[in-house]
Amino acid sequence: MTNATPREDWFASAGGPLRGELQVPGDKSVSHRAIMLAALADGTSRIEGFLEGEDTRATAAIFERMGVRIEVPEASTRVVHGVGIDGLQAASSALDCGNAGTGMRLLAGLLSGQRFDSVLTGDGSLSRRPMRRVLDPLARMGASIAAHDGFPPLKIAGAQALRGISYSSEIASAQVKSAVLLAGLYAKGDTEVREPHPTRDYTERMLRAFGWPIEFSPGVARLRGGHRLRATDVSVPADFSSAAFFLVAASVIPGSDIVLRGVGMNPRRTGLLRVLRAMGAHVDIEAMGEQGGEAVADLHVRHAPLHGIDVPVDAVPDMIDEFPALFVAAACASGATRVRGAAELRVKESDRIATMSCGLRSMGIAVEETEDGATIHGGALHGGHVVSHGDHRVAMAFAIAGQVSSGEVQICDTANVATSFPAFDQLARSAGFALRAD
Ligand SMILES: O=C(O)C1=C[C@@H](OP(=O)(O)O)[C@@H](O)[C@H](O)C1
Ligand SMILES: C=C(OP(=O)(O)O)C(=O)O
Repeated sequence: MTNATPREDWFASAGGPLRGELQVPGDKSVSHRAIMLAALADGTSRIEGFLEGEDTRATAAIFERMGVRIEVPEASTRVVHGVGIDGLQAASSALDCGNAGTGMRLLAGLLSGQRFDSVLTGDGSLSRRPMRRVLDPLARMGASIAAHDGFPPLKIAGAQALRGISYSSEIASAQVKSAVLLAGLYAKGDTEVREPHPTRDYTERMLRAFGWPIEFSPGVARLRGGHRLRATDVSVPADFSSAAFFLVAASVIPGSDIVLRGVGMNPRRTGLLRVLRAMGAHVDIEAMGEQGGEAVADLHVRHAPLHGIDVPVDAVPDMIDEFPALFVAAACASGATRVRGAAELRVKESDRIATMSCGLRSMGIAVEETEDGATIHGGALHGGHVVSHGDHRVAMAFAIAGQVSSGEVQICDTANVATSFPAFDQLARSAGFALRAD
């Protein structure tokens, strides 16, 4: 998988209005964790709504290489024959996480607790992402992981005696929290993680669903090593971060009226909804319910004129993956939108502040960058040539921008959209996007 994805360009032009009912694919964060915990459980777990993305398939393939049998009775379903908490076997060569920061960081914690050595690698983008944030707390737990200057590949030595720690993370990161908790399954004593701002709590909820005793509340989680996981079925909700592109598209394309079905509404994920509504968006939450222990809802979105706002800093962790889409909403809004406190965007699949600012400028939008955000001045978008830098969310964001631009936009390097949202372009076209691939 490493660096093997062919490059593909998209051409987006004025389309819409968007109409219809859309079902976006399963949640990426939940899918990664479901494979991991099901693999380590006693018994067989069925995962429905699994994301058929390259990131989550890479995680499944890694567990298969460590001796876990995973059946695929149909697309988006996995039947995982768990091997038990100590049942993984060493793989014969390096484990490739592809493009997935979540896969690599969570596995760094989980593999620190095994009896065998492992090596985690990734593609070009993942190889440039910082890993010290997980290496430091894991080292405090007694893990032994070698990395060059804190970057992948990660060489994890097995058979280390891990001990529980109480860790106060400086960054709000569910990946850091989860890496420490997963190492904590194998540690002697209690492991506690405190966060500066609460982040998505899927690891905690899913550990509980698989029968591992855990205490958690927003911003703090605590567990003890030495228990076992019990197989359970998992129903994965639709990914809010994938739905986000359609929330923005329907808001900015005149005449649009769409419903997004069964979207995961974990409050640590829905910051964009809060921000879009503050900008004037018309989104109704309908049919709020529950699926597999997670809140889900249908989101009914109609076009509405947007105005710029100062994005509240406390909303940033709750919309950390939604900034490429938000930048496009801001470009279409009247006035200025200010983003602050979002320096984390610089270490995602690309430097999302730079890639979005650069692309929007080439489409005629004034953007001032700061170290931890940007000010985007709404205006008229014209056609042009933008580069996604291999970042799935940047590519999808510019596909929306193309729908409201006066000329065609060429979006270079879009193949990585398959990491989180395979067939985005088909679904977008079915809703009314003018978007072709080449
Ligand atoms: O835990 C997770 O599943 C994720 C956490 C976030 O990363 P950080 O923990 O780096 O904020 C997010 O950006 C990523 O897409 C998925
Ligand atoms: C940052 C993302 O994912 P990851 O960290 O898993 O690569 C993302 O999907 O936007």
